Amino acid sequence: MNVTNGSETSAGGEASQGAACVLSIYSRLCQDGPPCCTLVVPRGAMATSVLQDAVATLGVGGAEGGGADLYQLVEVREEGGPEFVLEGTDRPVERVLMWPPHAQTQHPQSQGYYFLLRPRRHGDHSHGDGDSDGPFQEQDVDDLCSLTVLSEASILATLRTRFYANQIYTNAGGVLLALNPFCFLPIYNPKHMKLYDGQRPGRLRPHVFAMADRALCAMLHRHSSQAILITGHSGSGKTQTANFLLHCLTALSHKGYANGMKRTILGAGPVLEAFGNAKTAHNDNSSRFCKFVQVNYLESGVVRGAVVQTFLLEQSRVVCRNHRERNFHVFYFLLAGASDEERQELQLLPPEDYLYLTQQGCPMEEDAVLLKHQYKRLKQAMEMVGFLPATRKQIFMVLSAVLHLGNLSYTCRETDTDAGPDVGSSQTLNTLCDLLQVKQELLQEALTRRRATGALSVPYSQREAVAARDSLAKSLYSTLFDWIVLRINHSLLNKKDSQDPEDSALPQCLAIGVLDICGFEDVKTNIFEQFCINYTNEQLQCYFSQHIFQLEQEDYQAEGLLWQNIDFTDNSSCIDLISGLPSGLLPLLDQESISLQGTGHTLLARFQQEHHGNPFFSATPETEPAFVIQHFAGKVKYLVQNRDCMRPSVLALLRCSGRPFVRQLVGLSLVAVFRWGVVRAVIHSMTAFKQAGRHRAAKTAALLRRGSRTSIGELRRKSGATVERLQSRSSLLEFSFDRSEEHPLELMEDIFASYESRKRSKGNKQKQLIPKSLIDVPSLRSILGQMLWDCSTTALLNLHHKEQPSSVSAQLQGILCKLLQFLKTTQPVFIHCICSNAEKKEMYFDEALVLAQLQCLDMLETVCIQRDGYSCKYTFQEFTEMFKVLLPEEDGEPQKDILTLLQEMGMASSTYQMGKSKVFLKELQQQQLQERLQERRSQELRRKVAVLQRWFRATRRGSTSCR
Ligand SMILES: Nc1ncnc2c1ncn2[C@@H]1O[C@H](COP(=O)(O)OP(=O)(O)OP(=O)(O)O)[C@@H](O)[C@H]1O
Repeated sequence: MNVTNGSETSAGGEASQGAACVLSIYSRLCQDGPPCCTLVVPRGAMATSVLQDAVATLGVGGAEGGGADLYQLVEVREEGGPEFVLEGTDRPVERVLMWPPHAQTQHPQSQGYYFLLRPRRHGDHSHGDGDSDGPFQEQDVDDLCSLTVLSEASILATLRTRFYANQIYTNAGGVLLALNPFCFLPIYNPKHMKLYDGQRPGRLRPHVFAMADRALCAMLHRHSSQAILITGHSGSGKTQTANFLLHCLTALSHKGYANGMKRTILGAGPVLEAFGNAKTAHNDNSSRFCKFVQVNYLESGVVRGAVVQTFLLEQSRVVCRNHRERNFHVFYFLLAGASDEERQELQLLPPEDYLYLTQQGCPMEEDAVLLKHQYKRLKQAMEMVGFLPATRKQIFMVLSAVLHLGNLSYTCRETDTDAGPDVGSSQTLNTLCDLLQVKQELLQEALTRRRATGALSVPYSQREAVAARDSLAKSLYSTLFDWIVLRINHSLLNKKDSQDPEDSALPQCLAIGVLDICGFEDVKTNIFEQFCINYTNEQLQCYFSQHIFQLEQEDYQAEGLLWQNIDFTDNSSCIDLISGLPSGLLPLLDQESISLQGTGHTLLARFQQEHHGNPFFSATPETEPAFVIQHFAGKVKYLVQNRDCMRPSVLALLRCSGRPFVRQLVGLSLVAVFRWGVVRAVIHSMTAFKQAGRHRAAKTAALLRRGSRTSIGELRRKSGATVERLQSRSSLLEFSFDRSEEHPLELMEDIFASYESRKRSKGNKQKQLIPKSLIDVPSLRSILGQMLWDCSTTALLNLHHKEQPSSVSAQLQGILCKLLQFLKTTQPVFIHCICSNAEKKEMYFDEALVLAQLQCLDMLETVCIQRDGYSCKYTFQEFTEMFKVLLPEEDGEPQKDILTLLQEMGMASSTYQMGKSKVFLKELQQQQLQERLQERRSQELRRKVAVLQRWFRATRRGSTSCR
């Protein structure tokens, strides 16, 4: 045994099979003893024996030895990343062999890959995982609707008990509640996925895999598309849940795999996360965009392709963010991980020299080793979804330009004020011109002057110039992000999808859509970005209410209850205020934006003029350019700002860039740019052929002169290789597509590992290009058609052209309209994620925080009884009390008349129509009394409570979140 201080022995009672490996095992609880032991473990040794040796070596097993059953062996891959609890029969050395090479021989904790010895948690039955997942016995605790007593306390207690028993999933009627444990439980391995495959709902414990299976089965049996909607606060686990779902949806895909499709779908996640996620106050890996992934299936259940759609990227994060938050991950990965050569080529500076990264007290104390590793992972993931090195370089060039833009500074001129502010430094300008391949005078002009009519231009004020600079940085970044999404979609395209471009409306085939949207936002300063996010939440809330309401109605009818014409609390008035034609806030915003006289003040004046007296709208004091909206989740104050758009002069400048990639990003029509790319590639190829021909002629002549012969085939092969090299230089065509055999069910790390080993076996070449059949205009049109938004650059950049481009709000409306259209064709499944504690502590249940989230979800707070247009709200506690009164313990009559009770609770206000409600409540009483008389009291009571709980869910306002 080799403890960190020196001694060594070999672990594992099994005969040594294959090479041995040195394992570092850390003890989480060890305060005084050695923090780590190092064991030499044969390849075939099982976790049980390694665990026993580790417990003995670390001396944590008690005086008599033994005690290994109190512990579990956990594999940690990357600090803060997934933890995998090993089962007794797992072989630790085999796990190590899937780690990156640098971690395989030595793995100190500081480098992120190691084993951990930790006490077995309450509820862990065997080594590592839930072999215990047989048919579920205690059906009643799986679904909150089955609780006999429904109260804040009982719901909270149930969730807490389940949480500490590692049961983080609980049903609440048709909604799955998912509590974030902040550590990876052993419930996501392939065995679990198989367990849930094809199981009847309710037979096994609630699980995210059960939801995936439910959606897949429903899709196959009903021949209709399905949707899974994930909601929750920031940091509650939405993205993680979406990732588990996608793993499961691609893994459960029946009857074999669509080759490399799974890897491409899963590889897209890390790429999007690097470019679209950032560290925030709530979450170290917060998604700053909404995502909708549509997995398309053949009728047989095989995955045939996928479409990734993103919207509402938080562009403002590129240039500023809240105190101690970070910019998008990719900047930090790049700056920490780039090689010296890349650093030079991309003209990178140390991170602390970039204003965009250092302002607002932004933390820079990141672990360089971790960031380097993440950079490597990003490059790997980009490779997996088809970006060849040359394309990656172009992407990083643009990122470097965005960072340098932030370093441009402006000073007011003392003389020649007509020339606009002075922009510097000249070194930064030079670097920018080099990176973007534009002329310096033109860049300087575009960043300091606005074009007026004709050839005239007007100088910016210093403030305007800074805004123009930031606007360029944001637009470049968001256009790059959209371009990356488009490219990912190209690699996910199936030939069949591109056959009829005219008929490409969503959905074309059987599909399961997974929607992960940013929750409701109310931050310190809410601007247009928050307005769009909250409007999106309003729309989805409306959909949610309508859908659940419809289900409730069906339930009532099935139960034979006479609850007809029940209205639900709908938020359509708020939606109407925001988007209704002709005078909703968004249409007014659009009108003012194109008006030459339009300013923040004129916009506010119009808002007030049109919506004065609207209960959902209120103005703020005149000194403040803001307005307040009463959303379903609360009041939010929005600041009116000038909207960003890429200035025409800047755009014209970028269109003249000497870098084709930059021209592509800002090109007018993607299809036109694509066609031009093909023409360019053909010209390159022809030139290459000509060159190869000339070489061949020269070589043949030389060979003939020397009297030796080279076969024509060989010469052809050589000239072909030249063409391939040249083709791969064309950024349009250098886009790989991997359709090789699939490994079974793996986590992301395994997928990376398997990708690397496959690559190694193929001589480290990344060579698979998109099949030729997909490099055509119909394919591109098909991708554009399937996406939710109009991703032609005109629309993306909000350009001002003769033909009016669609505005940001019009685009958002278009996206939501398409999304809702799709959702309406589906049978949706809802997952609501709940954050267990704000400190991100492992397995820690903060009751107050969980309760607050449940209240936001309206699970507990109010019961809204509505009938014939009259409504009344009760707290959940009150409602339970009401039930106690309604159903007394002993005699056959209620102890107290329910109406008296309501009056006592102060409910008899003018909005509450006693008469009508009385009829309704009497119906309720009679039914329950009858049931009680039938001596099925407890069973029926449970059923009735469940019915009522479903009923009250119909009126709830849905999830909210404050990022
Ligand atoms: N089921 C889970 N098991 C283990 N850890 C989890 C789970 N769900 C979430 N986490 C942990 O919580 C962190 C935050 O989760 P995630 O990023 O998915 O939240 P989110 O709701 O998408 O947040 P945001 O809205 O800010 O993007 C993850 O990085 C992960 O470490």
